[in-house]
Amino acid sequence: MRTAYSVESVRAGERVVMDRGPEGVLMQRAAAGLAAECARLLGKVYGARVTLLVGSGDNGGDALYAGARLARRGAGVSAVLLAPERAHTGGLAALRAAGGLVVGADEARAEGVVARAGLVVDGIVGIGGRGGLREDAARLVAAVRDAVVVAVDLPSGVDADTGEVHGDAVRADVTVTFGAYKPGLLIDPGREYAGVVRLVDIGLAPADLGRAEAEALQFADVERLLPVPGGESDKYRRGVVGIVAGSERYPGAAVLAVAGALRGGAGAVRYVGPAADAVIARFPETLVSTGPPSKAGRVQAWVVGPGLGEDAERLGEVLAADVPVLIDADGLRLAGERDVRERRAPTLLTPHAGEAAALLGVAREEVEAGRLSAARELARRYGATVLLKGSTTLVASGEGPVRVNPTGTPWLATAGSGDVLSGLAGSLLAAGLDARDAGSVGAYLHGLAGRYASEGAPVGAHDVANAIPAVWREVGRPDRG
Ligand SMILES: NC(=O)C1=CN([C@@H]2O[C@H](COP(=O)(O)OP(=O)(O)OC[C@H]3O[C@@H](n4cnc5c(N)ncnc54)[C@H](OP(=O)(O)O)[C@@H]3O)[C@@H](O)[C@H]2O)[C@@H](O)CC1
Ligand SMILES: [K+]
Repeated sequence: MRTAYSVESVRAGERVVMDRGPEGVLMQRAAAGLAAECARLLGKVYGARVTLLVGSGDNGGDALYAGARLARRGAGVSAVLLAPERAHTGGLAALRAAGGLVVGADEARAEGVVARAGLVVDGIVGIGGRGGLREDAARLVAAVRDAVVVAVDLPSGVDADTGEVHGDAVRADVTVTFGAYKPGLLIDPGREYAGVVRLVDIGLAPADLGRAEAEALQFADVERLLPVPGGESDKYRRGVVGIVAGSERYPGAAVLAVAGALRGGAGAVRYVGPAADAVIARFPETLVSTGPPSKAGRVQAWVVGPGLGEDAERLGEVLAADVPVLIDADGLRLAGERDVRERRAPTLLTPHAGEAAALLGVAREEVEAGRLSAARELARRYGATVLLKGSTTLVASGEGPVRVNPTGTPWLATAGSGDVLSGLAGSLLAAGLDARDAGSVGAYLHGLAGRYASEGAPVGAHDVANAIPAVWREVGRPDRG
Protein backbone atom coordinates (compact mmCIF):
# COMPACT_ATOMS: atom_id res chain seq x y z
CA MET A 1 0.00 0.00 0.00
CA ARG A 2 1.25 3.47 -0.82
CA THR A 3 0.02 5.60 2.08
CA ALA A 4 -0.18 9.39 2.16
CA TYR A 5 -0.39 11.67 5.20
CA SER A 6 -1.58 15.23 5.64
CA VAL A 7 0.86 18.07 6.29
CA GLU A 8 -0.39 18.23 9.86
CA SER A 9 0.44 14.54 10.43
CA VAL A 10 3.84 14.84 8.76
CA ARG A 11 4.73 17.83 10.93
CA ALA A 12 3.59 16.00 14.08
CA GLY A 13 5.66 12.96 13.08
CA GLU A 14 8.70 15.12 12.44
CA ARG A 15 8.39 16.64 15.91
CA VAL A 16 8.40 13.16 17.45
CA VAL A 17 11.56 12.20 15.58
CA MET A 18 13.25 15.54 16.31
CA ASP A 19 12.64 15.06 20.02
CA ARG A 20 14.41 11.70 19.79
CA GLY A 21 17.48 12.74 17.84
CA PRO A 22 20.04 15.53 17.47
CA GLU A 23 19.13 18.89 15.92
CA GLY A 24 19.10 19.03 12.14
CA VAL A 25 19.34 15.29 11.60
CA LEU A 26 16.09 15.13 9.59
CA MET A 27 17.23 17.77 7.16
CA GLN A 28 20.57 16.03 6.71
CA ARG A 29 18.80 12.74 5.92
CA ALA A 30 16.49 14.54 3.51
CA ALA A 31 19.39 16.32 1.80
CA ALA A 32 21.41 13.11 1.51
CA GLY A 33 18.47 11.31 -0.15
CA LEU A 34 17.86 14.25 -2.46
CA ALA A 35 21.52 14.49 -3.48
CA ALA A 36 21.68 10.73 -4.14
CA GLU A 37 18.65 10.92 -6.46
CA CYS A 38 20.12 13.94 -8.30
CA ALA A 39 23.42 12.07 -8.72
CA ARG A 40 21.55 9.05 -10.09
CA LEU A 41 19.72 11.24 -12.60
CA LEU A 42 22.92 13.03 -13.66
CA GLY A 43 24.93 9.85 -14.11
CA LYS A 44 28.15 11.81 -13.98
CA VAL A 45 28.17 14.40 -11.19
CA TYR A 46 31.62 15.87 -11.86
CA GLY A 47 31.26 18.83 -14.21
CA ALA A 48 27.44 18.79 -14.22
CA ARG A 49 25.62 22.15 -14.07
CA VAL A 50 23.09 22.19 -11.25
CA THR A 51 20.85 25.14 -10.40
CA LEU A 52 18.98 25.34 -7.10
CA LEU A 53 15.83 27.45 -6.81
CA VAL A 54 15.79 28.35 -3.14
CA GLY A 55 12.82 29.75 -1.23
CA SER A 56 12.58 31.14 2.27
CA GLY A 57 11.89 27.97 4.26
CA ASP A 58 13.35 24.58 5.09
CA ASN A 59 12.48 23.29 1.63
CA GLY A 60 15.18 25.66 0.37
CA GLY A 61 17.44 24.39 3.17
CA ASP A 62 17.14 20.83 1.83
CA ALA A 63 18.06 22.06 -1.65
CA LEU A 64 21.10 23.99 -0.35
CA TYR A 65 22.52 21.08 1.66
CA ALA A 66 21.95 18.68 -1.25
CA GLY A 67 23.62 21.22 -3.55
CA ALA A 68 26.62 21.33 -1.19
CA ARG A 69 26.94 17.53 -1.43
CA LEU A 70 26.84 17.67 -5.23
CA ALA A 71 29.36 20.54 -5.31
CA ARG A 72 31.75 18.48 -3.17
CA ARG A 73 31.55 15.78 -5.84
CA GLY A 74 32.59 18.26 -8.52
CA ALA A 75 29.26 19.59 -9.85
CA GLY A 76 29.05 23.31 -10.71
CA VAL A 77 26.22 24.33 -8.38
CA SER A 78 24.49 27.73 -8.41
CA ALA A 79 21.75 28.72 -6.00
CA VAL A 80 19.18 31.33 -7.03
CA LEU A 81 17.74 32.84 -3.84
CA LEU A 82 14.12 34.02 -3.97
CA ALA A 83 14.36 35.66 -0.54
CA PRO A 84 18.10 36.22 0.11
CA GLU A 85 17.61 37.63 3.60
CA ARG A 86 15.55 34.60 4.71
CA ALA A 87 17.39 31.73 2.95
CA HIS A 88 18.39 28.85 5.26
CA THR A 89 21.58 30.06 7.00
CA GLY A 90 23.22 26.69 7.61
CA GLY A 91 22.43 25.45 4.11
CA LEU A 92 23.79 28.60 2.54
CA ALA A 93 27.03 28.37 4.51
CA ALA A 94 27.42 24.70 3.53
CA LEU A 95 26.93 25.48 -0.16
CA ARG A 96 29.40 28.36 -0.07
CA ALA A 97 31.96 26.22 1.78
CA ALA A 98 31.62 23.55 -0.92
CA GLY A 99 32.37 26.15 -3.63
CA GLY A 100 28.78 26.81 -4.78
CA LEU A 101 27.73 30.13 -6.34
CA VAL A 102 24.91 32.28 -4.98
CA VAL A 103 22.74 34.58 -7.11
CA GLY A 104 19.76 36.76 -6.20
CA ALA A 105 16.52 36.12 -8.11
CA ASP A 106 16.40 39.73 -9.30
CA GLU A 107 19.95 39.77 -10.65
CA ALA A 108 20.25 39.98 -14.42
CA ARG A 109 22.10 36.69 -14.64
CA ALA A 110 19.53 34.65 -12.63
CA GLU A 111 17.49 33.47 -15.63
CA GLY A 112 20.64 32.57 -17.55
CA VAL A 113 21.81 30.40 -14.64
CA VAL A 114 18.49 28.54 -14.82
CA ALA A 115 18.53 28.24 -18.61
CA ARG A 116 22.06 26.76 -18.72
CA ALA A 117 21.42 24.13 -16.05
CA GLY A 118 21.44 20.41 -16.79
CA LEU A 119 19.50 19.79 -13.60
CA VAL A 120 17.23 22.19 -11.72
CA VAL A 121 16.33 21.56 -8.09
CA ASP A 122 13.01 23.07 -7.01
CA GLY A 123 13.44 24.08 -3.38
CA ILE A 124 11.09 27.06 -3.67
CA VAL A 125 8.48 25.84 -1.25
CA GLY A 126 7.44 22.53 0.31
CA ILE A 127 4.74 21.57 2.76
CA GLY A 128 4.71 25.15 4.10
CA GLY A 129 3.52 26.51 0.75
CA ARG A 130 0.25 28.32 0.16
CA GLY A 131 -1.22 28.89 -3.32
CA GLY A 132 0.53 28.85 -6.67
CA LEU A 133 4.00 30.12 -7.55
CA ARG A 134 4.59 33.80 -6.96
CA GLU A 135 5.59 35.97 -9.90
CA ASP A 136 9.38 35.94 -9.38
CA ALA A 137 9.41 32.15 -8.91
CA ALA A 138 7.15 31.60 -11.93
CA ARG A 139 9.50 33.72 -14.09
CA LEU A 140 12.52 31.62 -13.07
CA VAL A 141 10.69 28.33 -13.61
CA ALA A 142 9.67 29.49 -17.08
CA ALA A 143 13.38 29.98 -17.89
CA VAL A 144 14.11 26.23 -17.55
CA ARG A 145 15.14 24.83 -20.93
CA ASP A 146 16.30 21.23 -21.29
CA ALA A 147 17.10 20.55 -17.66
CA VAL A 148 15.82 17.61 -15.67
CA VAL A 149 13.65 19.13 -12.96
CA VAL A 150 13.73 17.60 -9.48
CA ALA A 151 11.17 18.82 -6.95
CA VAL A 152 12.13 18.82 -3.28
CA ASP A 153 9.37 17.15 -1.20
CA LEU A 154 6.67 18.28 -3.64
CA PRO A 155 6.46 20.46 -6.75
CA SER A 156 6.18 24.07 -5.62
CA GLY A 157 2.70 25.42 -6.27
CA VAL A 158 0.95 22.07 -5.64
CA ASP A 159 -1.22 21.84 -2.52
CA ALA A 160 0.28 19.00 -0.47
CA ASP A 161 -3.00 17.95 1.13
CA THR A 162 -5.28 17.94 -1.91
CA GLY A 163 -3.25 17.95 -5.14
CA GLU A 164 -4.98 21.20 -6.12
CA VAL A 165 -3.02 23.74 -8.15
CA HIS A 166 -4.07 27.38 -7.93
CA GLY A 167 -2.05 29.32 -10.51
CA ASP A 168 1.43 28.25 -11.68
CA ALA A 169 3.31 25.24 -10.34
CA VAL A 170 6.58 23.49 -11.09
CA ARG A 171 6.36 20.56 -13.51
CA ALA A 172 8.88 18.05 -12.18
CA ASP A 173 10.39 15.02 -13.85
CA VAL A 174 11.07 13.52 -10.45
CA THR A 175 9.85 14.46 -6.98
CA VAL A 176 11.93 13.38 -4.00
CA THR A 177 9.60 13.34 -1.02
CA PHE A 178 10.58 12.90 2.61
CA GLY A 179 9.23 10.65 5.33
CA ALA A 180 5.82 9.96 3.79
CA TYR A 181 3.80 10.49 0.62
CA LYS A 182 1.52 13.50 0.67
CA PRO A 183 -2.00 13.22 -0.86
CA GLY A 184 -1.13 15.91 -3.42
CA LEU A 185 1.50 13.60 -4.93
CA LEU A 186 -1.08 10.88 -5.63
CA ILE A 187 -4.08 12.93 -6.75
CA ASP A 188 -4.43 14.91 -9.98
CA PRO A 189 -3.70 17.57 -10.96
CA GLY A 190 -0.81 17.48 -8.42
CA ARG A 191 0.17 13.94 -9.33
CA GLU A 192 0.80 14.96 -12.91
CA TYR A 193 3.08 17.83 -11.85
CA ALA A 194 5.09 15.51 -9.59
CA GLY A 195 6.38 13.14 -12.29
CA VAL A 196 8.03 10.05 -10.82
CA VAL A 197 7.84 10.13 -7.02
CA ARG A 198 10.70 8.78 -4.89
CA LEU A 199 10.21 8.38 -1.15
CA VAL A 200 13.23 8.98 1.10
CA ASP A 201 13.15 7.40 4.55
CA ILE A 202 14.11 10.01 7.13
CA GLY A 203 13.12 7.90 10.12
CA LEU A 204 9.39 8.66 10.41
CA ALA A 205 7.53 5.50 11.47
CA PRO A 206 3.80 5.02 10.66
CA ALA A 207 3.13 5.20 14.41
CA ASP A 208 4.61 8.72 14.44
CA LEU A 209 2.33 9.80 11.59
CA GLY A 210 -1.11 8.82 12.89
CA ARG A 211 -4.11 8.60 10.58
CA ALA A 212 -3.51 8.19 6.83
CA GLU A 213 -5.33 10.58 4.52
CA ALA A 214 -5.08 8.69 1.24
CA GLU A 215 -3.77 5.36 0.02
CA ALA A 216 -3.11 3.68 -3.30
CA LEU A 217 -3.48 -0.09 -3.63
CA GLN A 218 -0.45 -1.86 -5.08
CA PHE A 219 -0.33 -5.20 -6.88
CA ALA A 220 0.02 -7.26 -3.67
CA ASP A 221 -2.91 -5.48 -1.97
CA VAL A 222 -5.18 -6.25 -4.90
CA GLU A 223 -4.03 -9.85 -4.99
CA ARG A 224 -4.98 -10.19 -1.32
CA LEU A 225 -8.47 -8.76 -1.93
CA LEU A 226 -9.44 -10.73 -5.05
CA PRO A 227 -12.28 -13.17 -4.32
CA VAL A 228 -11.19 -16.77 -4.95
CA PRO A 229 -13.77 -19.57 -4.99
CA GLY A 230 -13.18 -22.53 -2.69
CA GLY A 231 -13.95 -26.19 -3.40
CA GLU A 232 -17.39 -25.88 -1.80
CA SER A 233 -18.44 -22.79 -3.75
CA ASP A 234 -21.65 -22.72 -5.73
CA LYS A 235 -23.05 -19.74 -7.58
CA TYR A 236 -24.77 -18.30 -4.49
CA ARG A 237 -21.71 -18.63 -2.32
CA ARG A 238 -19.66 -16.91 -4.99
CA GLY A 239 -22.38 -14.25 -5.19
CA VAL A 240 -25.03 -13.36 -7.75
CA VAL A 241 -24.96 -9.86 -9.18
CA GLY A 242 -28.08 -8.28 -10.66
CA ILE A 243 -27.80 -5.72 -13.44
CA VAL A 244 -30.57 -3.20 -14.01
CA ALA A 245 -29.35 -1.28 -17.02
CA GLY A 246 -30.08 -0.48 -20.64
CA SER A 247 -33.24 0.61 -22.37
CA GLU A 248 -34.74 0.16 -25.81
CA ARG A 249 -32.71 3.16 -26.86
CA TYR A 250 -29.47 2.08 -25.15
CA PRO A 251 -29.22 -1.73 -25.12
CA GLY A 252 -25.42 -1.52 -25.43
CA ALA A 253 -24.99 -0.20 -21.88
CA ALA A 254 -26.65 -3.38 -20.58
CA VAL A 255 -24.40 -5.62 -22.67
CA LEU A 256 -21.27 -3.81 -21.47
CA ALA A 257 -22.28 -3.82 -17.79
CA VAL A 258 -22.93 -7.57 -18.07
CA ALA A 259 -19.57 -8.00 -19.84
CA GLY A 260 -17.84 -6.39 -16.84
CA ALA A 261 -19.93 -8.32 -14.30
CA LEU A 262 -19.13 -11.71 -15.86
CA ARG A 263 -15.42 -11.02 -15.27
CA GLY A 264 -15.77 -9.73 -11.70
CA GLY A 265 -15.84 -12.92 -9.65
CA ALA A 266 -19.58 -13.32 -9.01
CA GLY A 267 -20.95 -16.86 -9.56
CA ALA A 268 -23.82 -15.70 -11.79
CA VAL A 269 -25.08 -12.55 -13.47
CA ARG A 270 -28.79 -11.71 -13.63
CA TYR A 271 -29.93 -9.13 -16.11
CA VAL A 272 -33.29 -7.43 -15.57
CA GLY A 273 -34.67 -5.09 -18.22
CA PRO A 274 -35.67 -4.39 -21.81
CA ALA A 275 -32.30 -5.28 -23.37
CA ALA A 276 -32.56 -8.98 -22.42
CA ASP A 277 -32.43 -10.15 -26.05
CA ALA A 278 -29.27 -8.21 -26.79
CA VAL A 279 -27.66 -9.45 -23.58
CA ILE A 280 -28.51 -13.11 -24.13
CA ALA A 281 -27.37 -12.98 -27.75
CA ARG A 282 -23.94 -11.87 -26.63
CA PHE A 283 -23.68 -13.67 -23.27
CA PRO A 284 -25.83 -16.82 -23.14
CA GLU A 285 -24.70 -17.58 -19.59
CA THR A 286 -26.67 -14.55 -18.28
CA LEU A 287 -29.91 -15.19 -16.35
CA VAL A 288 -32.31 -12.71 -17.94
CA SER A 289 -35.77 -11.47 -17.02
CA THR A 290 -37.94 -8.60 -18.14
CA GLY A 291 -40.16 -8.18 -15.08
CA PRO A 292 -39.49 -6.03 -12.01
CA PRO A 293 -36.17 -6.46 -10.15
CA SER A 294 -37.99 -7.59 -7.00
CA LYS A 295 -39.25 -10.67 -8.89
CA ALA A 296 -35.94 -11.55 -10.52
CA GLY A 297 -34.74 -14.06 -7.93
CA ARG A 298 -31.95 -14.05 -5.40
CA VAL A 299 -29.24 -11.39 -5.82
CA GLN A 300 -26.39 -10.45 -3.45
CA ALA A 301 -25.64 -7.05 -5.01
CA TRP A 302 -27.29 -4.83 -7.61
CA VAL A 303 -25.87 -2.57 -10.29
CA VAL A 304 -28.35 0.04 -11.46
CA GLY A 305 -28.17 2.90 -13.90
CA PRO A 306 -26.11 2.49 -17.10
CA GLY A 307 -28.35 3.40 -20.04
CA LEU A 308 -31.39 3.23 -17.74
CA GLY A 309 -33.09 6.32 -19.19
CA GLU A 310 -35.91 7.64 -17.01
CA ASP A 311 -36.90 4.39 -15.32
CA ALA A 312 -37.21 5.65 -11.75
CA GLU A 313 -39.50 2.78 -10.82
CA ARG A 314 -36.95 0.04 -11.33
CA LEU A 315 -34.34 2.17 -9.60
CA GLY A 316 -36.64 2.60 -6.59
CA GLU A 317 -37.12 -1.16 -6.31
CA VAL A 318 -33.40 -1.76 -6.36
CA LEU A 319 -32.77 0.89 -3.71
CA ALA A 320 -35.36 -0.78 -1.51
CA ALA A 321 -33.43 -4.08 -1.58
CA ASP A 322 -31.44 -4.92 1.52
CA VAL A 323 -28.23 -5.81 -0.35
CA PRO A 324 -25.33 -3.62 -1.56
CA VAL A 325 -26.20 -1.44 -4.56
CA LEU A 326 -23.91 0.26 -7.07
CA ILE A 327 -25.50 3.30 -8.73
CA ASP A 328 -24.07 4.64 -11.99
CA ALA A 329 -24.93 6.96 -14.88
CA ASP A 330 -28.72 7.67 -15.23
CA GLY A 331 -29.24 6.07 -11.83
CA LEU A 332 -27.22 8.85 -10.21
CA ARG A 333 -29.50 11.48 -11.71
CA LEU A 334 -32.64 9.70 -10.58
CA ALA A 335 -31.62 8.64 -7.06
CA GLY A 336 -32.63 11.06 -4.31
CA GLU A 337 -30.04 11.95 -1.68
CA ARG A 338 -32.41 10.88 1.06
CA ASP A 339 -33.35 7.56 -0.58
CA VAL A 340 -29.68 6.64 -0.63
CA ARG A 341 -28.90 7.92 2.85
CA GLU A 342 -31.75 5.93 4.37
CA ARG A 343 -30.59 2.62 2.94
CA ARG A 344 -29.29 0.12 5.49
CA ALA A 345 -27.10 -1.91 3.13
CA PRO A 346 -24.02 -0.23 1.58
CA THR A 347 -24.31 1.97 -1.52
CA LEU A 348 -21.52 2.69 -4.00
CA LEU A 349 -21.97 5.71 -6.30
CA THR A 350 -19.75 5.83 -9.39
CA PRO A 351 -19.98 9.29 -11.01
CA HIS A 352 -17.53 10.82 -13.45
CA ALA A 353 -16.63 14.50 -12.90
CA GLY A 354 -19.61 15.79 -14.91
CA GLU A 355 -22.09 13.66 -12.97
CA ALA A 356 -20.47 14.55 -9.65
CA ALA A 357 -20.70 18.24 -10.59
CA ALA A 358 -24.41 17.91 -11.34
CA LEU A 359 -25.03 16.18 -8.01
CA LEU A 360 -23.09 18.84 -6.11
CA GLY A 361 -24.55 21.74 -8.11
CA VAL A 362 -21.15 23.08 -9.19
CA ALA A 363 -19.22 23.32 -12.49
CA ARG A 364 -17.40 20.28 -13.81
CA GLU A 365 -14.10 22.21 -13.75
CA GLU A 366 -14.54 22.74 -10.03
CA VAL A 367 -14.76 18.97 -9.45
CA GLU A 368 -11.74 18.31 -11.66
CA ALA A 369 -9.66 20.92 -9.84
CA GLY A 370 -10.69 19.68 -6.39
CA ARG A 371 -11.29 15.95 -6.79
CA LEU A 372 -10.61 15.03 -3.19
CA SER A 373 -13.03 17.47 -1.64
CA ALA A 374 -15.71 16.66 -4.24
CA ALA A 375 -15.53 12.91 -3.54
CA ARG A 376 -15.56 13.47 0.22
CA GLU A 377 -18.47 15.88 0.05
CA LEU A 378 -20.57 13.48 -2.05
CA ALA A 379 -19.81 10.61 0.33
CA ARG A 380 -20.89 12.78 3.23
CA ARG A 381 -24.12 14.02 1.62
CA TYR A 382 -25.28 10.59 0.46
CA GLY A 383 -23.92 8.57 3.40
CA ALA A 384 -22.39 6.30 0.75
CA THR A 385 -19.09 5.26 -0.75
CA VAL A 386 -18.21 7.34 -3.80
CA LEU A 387 -16.02 6.25 -6.68
CA LEU A 388 -15.17 9.42 -8.60
CA LYS A 389 -13.90 8.41 -12.04
CA GLY A 390 -11.28 10.36 -13.95
CA SER A 391 -7.58 10.91 -14.47
CA THR A 392 -7.05 9.71 -10.90
CA THR A 393 -10.04 7.72 -9.79
CA LEU A 394 -10.81 8.21 -6.08
CA VAL A 395 -12.88 6.07 -3.73
CA ALA A 396 -14.11 7.93 -0.64
CA SER A 397 -16.19 6.64 2.25
CA GLY A 398 -17.39 8.42 5.36
CA GLU A 399 -14.35 7.22 7.23
CA GLY A 400 -10.89 5.91 6.47
CA PRO A 401 -8.33 7.11 3.95
CA VAL A 402 -9.44 7.93 0.42
CA ARG A 403 -8.30 5.27 -2.03
CA VAL A 404 -6.46 6.61 -5.07
CA ASN A 405 -6.30 4.37 -8.11
CA PRO A 406 -2.79 4.19 -9.56
CA THR A 407 -3.71 2.36 -12.81
CA GLY A 408 -5.42 3.55 -15.96
CA THR A 409 -4.76 5.13 -19.31
CA PRO A 410 -6.26 8.19 -20.99
CA TRP A 411 -7.56 5.76 -23.66
CA LEU A 412 -10.07 4.52 -21.06
CA ALA A 413 -12.01 7.74 -21.53
CA THR A 414 -14.22 6.08 -24.13
CA ALA A 415 -17.96 5.48 -24.44
CA GLY A 416 -19.13 2.47 -22.47
CA SER A 417 -15.96 2.08 -20.43
CA GLY A 418 -17.83 3.22 -17.30
CA ASP A 419 -20.56 0.60 -17.93
CA VAL A 420 -17.91 -2.13 -17.86
CA LEU A 421 -16.52 -0.76 -14.59
CA SER A 422 -19.96 -0.66 -12.98
CA GLY A 423 -20.55 -4.34 -13.81
CA LEU A 424 -17.09 -5.32 -12.66
CA ALA A 425 -17.27 -3.46 -9.32
CA GLY A 426 -20.85 -4.69 -8.76
CA SER A 427 -19.70 -8.25 -9.30
CA LEU A 428 -16.97 -7.75 -6.68
CA LEU A 429 -19.63 -6.39 -4.29
CA ALA A 430 -21.72 -9.53 -4.86
CA ALA A 431 -18.62 -11.67 -4.25
CA GLY A 432 -18.41 -10.17 -0.77
CA LEU A 433 -15.99 -7.23 -0.95
CA ASP A 434 -17.09 -4.14 0.97
CA ALA A 435 -17.94 -1.01 -1.03
CA ARG A 436 -14.49 0.61 -0.64
CA ASP A 437 -12.63 -2.55 -1.66
CA ALA A 438 -15.04 -3.39 -4.49
CA GLY A 439 -14.70 0.14 -5.87
CA SER A 440 -10.94 0.36 -5.58
CA VAL A 441 -10.18 -3.20 -6.74
CA GLY A 442 -12.65 -2.71 -9.61
CA ALA A 443 -10.96 0.55 -10.62
CA TYR A 444 -7.51 -1.05 -10.39
CA LEU A 445 -8.40 -4.04 -12.59
CA HIS A 446 -10.34 -1.86 -15.02
CA GLY A 447 -7.43 0.58 -15.33
CA LEU A 448 -4.94 -2.19 -15.99
CA ALA A 449 -7.32 -3.86 -18.42
CA GLY A 450 -7.49 -0.55 -20.26
CA ARG A 451 -3.70 -0.51 -20.52
CA TYR A 452 -3.48 -4.16 -21.60
CA ALA A 453 -6.18 -3.70 -24.23
CA SER A 454 -4.84 -0.41 -25.51
CA GLU A 455 -1.06 -0.73 -25.59
CA GLY A 456 -1.04 2.88 -26.75
CA ALA A 457 -3.86 2.61 -29.31
CA PRO A 458 -7.57 3.53 -29.09
CA VAL A 459 -9.77 0.82 -27.54
CA GLY A 460 -13.47 0.07 -27.35
CA ALA A 461 -15.15 -0.67 -24.02
CA HIS A 462 -15.68 -4.33 -25.01
CA ASP A 463 -11.88 -4.66 -25.52
CA VAL A 464 -11.43 -3.49 -21.94
CA ALA A 465 -13.90 -6.10 -20.66
CA ASN A 466 -12.16 -8.80 -22.69
CA ALA A 467 -8.80 -7.91 -21.14
CA ILE A 468 -9.99 -8.29 -17.53
CA PRO A 469 -9.27 -12.05 -17.24
CA ALA A 470 -5.64 -11.55 -18.35
CA VAL A 471 -5.21 -8.80 -15.74
CA TRP A 472 -6.85 -10.96 -13.08
CA ARG A 473 -4.49 -13.86 -13.87
CA GLU A 474 -1.49 -11.55 -13.66
CA VAL A 475 -2.53 -9.88 -10.40
CA GLY A 476 -3.72 -13.11 -8.79
CA ARG A 477 -0.65 -15.15 -9.63
CA PRO A 478 0.93 -16.09 -6.30
CA ASP A 479 4.35 -16.81 -7.86
CA ARG A 480 4.51 -13.37 -9.47
CA GLY A 481 8.03 -11.98 -8.98
N1 LIG B 1 10.07 19.94 9.43
C1 LIG B 1 11.10 19.05 9.32
O1 LIG B 1 11.54 18.48 10.28
C2 LIG B 1 11.68 18.76 8.02
C3 LIG B 1 11.30 19.49 6.90
N2 LIG B 1 11.87 19.28 5.74
C4 LIG B 1 11.66 20.20 4.65
O2 LIG B 1 11.08 21.41 5.10
C5 LIG B 1 9.93 21.72 4.33
C6 LIG B 1 8.98 22.52 5.13
O3 LIG B 1 9.68 23.66 5.51
P1 LIG B 1 8.96 24.97 6.05
O4 LIG B 1 8.03 24.60 7.08
O5 LIG B 1 10.04 25.89 6.43
O6 LIG B 1 8.13 25.46 4.83
P2 LIG B 1 8.54 25.63 3.27
O7 LIG B 1 7.70 24.65 2.54
O8 LIG B 1 9.97 25.62 3.03
O9 LIG B 1 8.02 27.08 2.85
C7 LIG B 1 7.53 27.98 3.77
C8 LIG B 1 7.95 29.36 3.37
O10 LIG B 1 7.61 29.63 2.03
C9 LIG B 1 6.90 30.85 1.93
N3 LIG B 1 5.80 30.61 1.00
C10 LIG B 1 4.58 30.11 1.23
N4 LIG B 1 3.89 29.95 0.10
C11 LIG B 1 4.69 30.35 -0.90
C12 LIG B 1 4.54 30.42 -2.30
N5 LIG B 1 3.40 30.04 -2.91
N6 LIG B 1 5.58 30.86 -3.04
C13 LIG B 1 6.71 31.26 -2.43
N7 LIG B 1 6.91 31.22 -1.10
C14 LIG B 1 5.91 30.77 -0.34
C15 LIG B 1 6.50 31.25 3.32
O11 LIG B 1 6.92 32.52 3.62
P3 LIG B 1 6.12 33.84 3.31
O12 LIG B 1 6.88 34.44 2.15
O13 LIG B 1 4.71 33.47 2.95
O14 LIG B 1 6.24 34.65 4.55
C16 LIG B 1 7.26 30.30 4.24
O15 LIG B 1 8.27 30.97 4.98
C17 LIG B 1 9.44 20.39 3.87
O16 LIG B 1 8.64 20.48 2.72
C18 LIG B 1 10.73 19.66 3.61
O17 LIG B 1 11.25 20.00 2.34
C19 LIG B 1 12.89 18.25 5.56
O18 LIG B 1 14.13 18.90 5.72
C20 LIG B 1 12.77 17.14 6.55
C21 LIG B 1 12.67 17.66 7.92
K1 LIG C 1 9.57 22.14 -3.77
